[in-house]
Formats: sequence, C-alpha cells, structure tokens
Amino acid sequence: MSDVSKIHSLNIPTNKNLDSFQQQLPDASDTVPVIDLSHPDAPKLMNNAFQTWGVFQLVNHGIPVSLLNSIQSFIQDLFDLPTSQKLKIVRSRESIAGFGLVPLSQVYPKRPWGEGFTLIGNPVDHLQKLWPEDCKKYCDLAEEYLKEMKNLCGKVMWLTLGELGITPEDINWAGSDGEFKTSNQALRMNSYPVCPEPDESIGLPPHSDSSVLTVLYQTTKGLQVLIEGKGWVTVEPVKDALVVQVGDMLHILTNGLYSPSVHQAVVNQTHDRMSTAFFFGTPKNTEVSPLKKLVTPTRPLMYPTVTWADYLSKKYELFEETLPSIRLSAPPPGLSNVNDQNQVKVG
Ligand SMILES: O=C(O)CCC(=O)C(=O)O
Ligand SMILES: [Fe+2]
Repeated sequence: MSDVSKIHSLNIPTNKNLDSFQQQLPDASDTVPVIDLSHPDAPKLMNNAFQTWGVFQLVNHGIPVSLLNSIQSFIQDLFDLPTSQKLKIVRSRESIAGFGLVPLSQVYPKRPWGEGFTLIGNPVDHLQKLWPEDCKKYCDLAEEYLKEMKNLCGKVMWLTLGELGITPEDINWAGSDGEFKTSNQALRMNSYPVCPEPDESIGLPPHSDSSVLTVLYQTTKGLQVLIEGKGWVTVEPVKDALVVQVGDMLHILTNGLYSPSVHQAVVNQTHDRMSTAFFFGTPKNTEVSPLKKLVTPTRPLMYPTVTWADYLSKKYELFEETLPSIRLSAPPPGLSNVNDQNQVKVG
C-alpha cells in the first residue's frame, strides 16, 4: 500500500452504526440473478430483480467484449503509473475526481485496502495530465466506454420501467426522445492489491451508490451485496457479464419500489483485483420526484422532490442516514428495505 498511503482522501466523519455490518451471515445457496438481455423475458426478469435484489448480472448486453478487455488493460496501466504521476490528480475536498483512497476509509473498523480513480466530465481534462504524450488512445477508450455504458443504462431504464407502465413522458429529464441526453455520469476504477490480512481489511466498505444505476465490470470475485434475510451474497463473476445495481436516485424515482443495492468489496490473499463502476445519474440540478404512477393509496409518497446535487451533499454528511432522513412515509409492510437497518453508506 505504499503508493496508496501517499494519497490522501476525503475526510469523512465517524459513523455510529458500524457493528450491524458484521451481524449477517451469507447464505451460499442464493445467487444474484443472471439475466440474458436478448431473452424475451428480460424486461420482466430485470424488473423483478430490481424489486427483490436491487441488482442483477447482465449477459448478452451488446457491449463488445473487446471493449471490456480494453478497459481492463486501461485500469492496469492507470494503477501502474508511478506515484509522482498519480499525485498530479488527487481527490480533494472540492472534487472527488482523480486518485484517492477508498471513500469512507476513516469510518469503517477495517483497514482500507485499495485505491480508486474517478473520472468526471471530459476524460481528456484528466487523462492528459497522466499521459501528456500518449493521451489519445486512453481518451478515445474512455469516451467509447462512457458512451456504451450510457446507452446500456438508457436501455435498462426503459425496459425495466416499461414493465411498470412508465414511458418517456413520465420522466422530464429523459428528454422527448427518451435518450437521457442531459444525464450525469462518472466512472470509478478501483484497484485492490493482494492483501496479507483480508479479514482485517476491506476494499470498499458497505455503501449504496447515489446514482440512478451503476454498471460494474469485474473479472475477479470480491463484490458482495447485502440482501435482507440472506446477508452478504458474493456476486460470482460470470464471463463478460455486467453487474447492474439500483442506486439511491432510482429507489427515490420508483417511490421505493426498487431496492437500492447495498454492497461492499472484499479483498483476498492470493490475487489482486480491479473493477470499473459506471455511475448513471440525473442532471445535477434537475428536480426529481417519485414517479406519479408509482404513488398509490397502498404506496404513499415516500420521498420528497430532490436534486442530485442536494442529495449528494446530504450524503457526504449523513451517509447511511440520508434516505431515512428525507423519507416522508414508511415503506409498505413486507417491503425489503435494508436502509432501515442503517447499513447504507455513500457511493
Ligand atoms: O469493486 C467493487 O466490486 C465495488 C465497486 C463499487 O462499489 C464502487 O466503486 O462504488
Ligand atoms: Fe458502489
């Protein structure tokens, strides 16, 4: 961790609800649904998975395998850069863009074991500083990946929400063509080196992402999701699959119908691991309300109107208490909601 320790990260206040993380045990018989996007039942299956699991693995998603392989080499090159180079773009209090230790490392009772690199906005702005002479191939790749991921998120949104009777007219920030042209996006690459004491360490502490959707690419296992009644379930890597997760904003948009995915990254003693998370979000200052069609007498309005900018700044203060703190009504009885157990953290 010598490189990592030289890079400071956000100063995050202490959290008071850490013990509950350790209390649930995984049930090995349960696995996160793997859904084939080309299957006619995919929309129904994805909609079900978002409600019950908050996450699924997607295969036959249409993203070229060559692009996934290239992004994997890109991350390798990125984290192989010398520290002097990485220090040119370090996360600060003002911006989470750049290199840094995992967020929340100060509030979780395990040793942080990983580093991340976050790309926000135009990739050229960041990557030029890292590779002044050789930026084009990395910039083109990042742009291509961002474009493909955004299109995939749009597809997943309409297929899943379509099952609930939602159309582009219902979401003002989707635009009249439903292409989410004004959506926000960020890319976070994570690197978790081989760890001599994996039980005392954590790659990324438990959290939910603040996004609408997160699409994660992993080739090595380490991602776990917290499922009510099951505990921590390992998301076993499936070749060329993408892990699609519900973020806080989609939970709000669906009036609590879709469960936010609470997840963590564990580390191990034998191999290093890298992952790439694409965050698909609403435009920063656009007001987002629970969809009217999903507010019913049995499911009263659960959240107020929020903007992503306001939500993010709250989340940096309140962490796992953010969703409960803005909630207007309790989830209907029987609705799985891990947030009530104070297990959600910033993403
Ligand atoms: O590395 C992983 O599997 C999880 C990454 C993640 O949750 C994130 O970057 O928000
Ligand atoms: Fe995450």
